[in-house]
Amino acid sequence: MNAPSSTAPELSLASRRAAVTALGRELRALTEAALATTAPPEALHDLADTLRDLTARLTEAAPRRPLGDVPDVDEFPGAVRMFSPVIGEGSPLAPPVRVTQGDGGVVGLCTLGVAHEGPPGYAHGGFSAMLLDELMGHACIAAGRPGMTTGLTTRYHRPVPLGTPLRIHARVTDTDGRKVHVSGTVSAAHDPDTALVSGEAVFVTLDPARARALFPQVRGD
Ligand SMILES: CCCCC/C=C\C/C=C\C/C=C\C/C=C\CCCC(=O)SCCNC(=O)CCNC(=O)[C@H](O)C(C)(C)COP(=O)(O)OP(=O)(O)OC[C@H]1O[C@@H](n2cnc3c(N)ncnc32)[C@H](O)[C@@H]1OP(=O)(O)O
Repeated sequence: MNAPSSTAPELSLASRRAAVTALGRELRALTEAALATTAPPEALHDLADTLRDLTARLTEAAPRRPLGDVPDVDEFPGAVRMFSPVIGEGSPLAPPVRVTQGDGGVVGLCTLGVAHEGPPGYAHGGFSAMLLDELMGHACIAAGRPGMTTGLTTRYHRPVPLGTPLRIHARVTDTDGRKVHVSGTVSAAHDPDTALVSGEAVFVTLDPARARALFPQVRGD
């Protein structure tokens, strides 16, 4: 990575990320409140009208980013994805998971809410798979082998509780040419040795021509 020529671009990136994070935090709070409220229908209609006005304000303030453009607050390929539905501080869908390197791979910490519910009080199984997929992708990045998921199997041993701090662990177990084998678990943070969900995946690194074809907006320098 090139060193910044002055501190100004760094400050501006930090302040743009802080703004994205602030908006994401409020969107998540609104989502949780809206999904859990017991307010009567007229209050929900009022809120819907207010939100429609806010959406119009935002879309009139600036053009939208075209689909596929990498946000200027992101690192791609890299570990900062501000609008990821799993780790994105700016996403109303994301818990968001905080990822660090450790335990021979990567470790993610998060708490799921009502937006991630499957069976009452427990996580949707698809969301647990998404947590594993994301953390496994980060394990590949941390191992210097970023790639795309070509297969993911999950085993659901116990339901994953909402409102409980969770720990997701993923590590690369083997590499074979362009294939990267990864395993991972989702556990309660207070009992990391008991896997609630476990998974195995194969990621495949991209050859340069395929990477250019799939991500034409990304300069590969
Ligand atoms: C400008 C540079 C950018 C580079 C960035 C690269 C990756 C970065 C991507 C994301 C990183 C960002 C964040 C990471 C965090 C989270 C991760 C989320 C991950 C996802 O959410 S990602 C979305 C879901 N994912 C897909 O959307 C993939 C659809 N897929 C394809 O687009 C193709 O599949 C592709 C391009 C991957 C490979 O295509 P290809 O043509 O280049 O490769 P090919 O088919 O030749 O296979 C090569 C070798 O992999 C073996 N192989 C293939 N498939 C297999 C399978 N299923 N099981 C076991 N082995 C398999 C073959 O058997 C052969 O092995 P062998 O060489 O030994 O014969």
